[in-house]
Amino acid sequence: MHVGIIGYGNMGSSFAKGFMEKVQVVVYDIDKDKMQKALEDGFGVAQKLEFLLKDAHLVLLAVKPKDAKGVLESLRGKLKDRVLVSIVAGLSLKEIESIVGEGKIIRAMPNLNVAVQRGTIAYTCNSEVSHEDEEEFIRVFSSCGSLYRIGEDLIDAFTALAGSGPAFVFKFLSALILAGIREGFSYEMSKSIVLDTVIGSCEVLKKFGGHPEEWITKVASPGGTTIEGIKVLEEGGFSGILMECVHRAWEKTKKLQ
Ligand SMILES: NC(=O)C1=CN([C@@H]2O[C@H](COP(=O)(O)OP(=O)(O)OC[C@H]3O[C@@H](n4cnc5c(N)ncnc54)[C@H](OP(=O)(O)O)[C@@H]3O)[C@@H](O)[C@H]2O)C=CC1
Ligand SMILES: O=C(O)[C@@H]1CCC=N1
Repeated sequence: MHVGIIGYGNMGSSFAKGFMEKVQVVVYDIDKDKMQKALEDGFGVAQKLEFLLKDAHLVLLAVKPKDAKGVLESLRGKLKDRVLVSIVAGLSLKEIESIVGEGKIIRAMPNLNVAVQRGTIAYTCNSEVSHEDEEEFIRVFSSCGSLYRIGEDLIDAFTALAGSGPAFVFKFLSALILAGIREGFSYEMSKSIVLDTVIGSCEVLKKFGGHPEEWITKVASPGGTTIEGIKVLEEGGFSGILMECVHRAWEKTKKLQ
């Protein structure tokens, strides 16, 4: 039994590398260069979609929304006992079922951090997925990060918060690095300082818990430096901007083609 991956782009290739310790991976992509890349990365490749299905129990759909319906049409009636895991943003279980027909389908939403096996992955299952199928999905996908089973009503929100999240975090990191440069550090030194600061702050919050605002009061000395910076963030509407950023991303999940 192997895991079949349709689409060896950003996400398909990242998942493949996470899976390889647990299962055999076979890849199919319409782009011949991507197929060559998959071979060089040590994976099996299927020259046709039908070949990928042979011996696959889990099939990961990792193509862009605009290409997903065409692939699903090719899968119509062919899934049989296989579990199709779609990570296509904005594509509902109902839409997938309406194209492939009866079948076991898991709608998942990961983020780019699966590339370092630190992905944040939400999923929801249709009624055909058995307990054993879900166990198998958890066994394989947990090699790429942490899993959250959520209701489908929250998948689009998760897409905006965690799926798109790394890009928002990269934007924040980029701004903080520029701030370091402005104060006189080289780019490389500023980047290293910022990454250490951010990773350390995440670890504090993970280890000790509590609300981030409580931790702000431990950093901000009365009448000190930190609170001057916090005031500027408040004046600029930092929290509101981030909330609106995630909300607009959520709105867009309803309009993806
Ligand atoms: N990127 C991210 O951070 C995240 C993406 N997602 C979702 O994951 C999915 C994949 O995204 P991403 O990996 O970034 O996309 P990419 O464009 O990097 O990868 C998709 C790959 O699939 C190939 N492809 C297109 N059509 C077919 C087909 N009919 N059969 C086989 N392969 C095909 C593409 O080839 P070609 O380039 O020639 O078209 C490309 O190589 C999307 O639906 C997205 O919504 C979810 C969470 C995070
Ligand atoms: O930007 C996108 O549409 C996809 C979904 C989540 C991350 N990337």
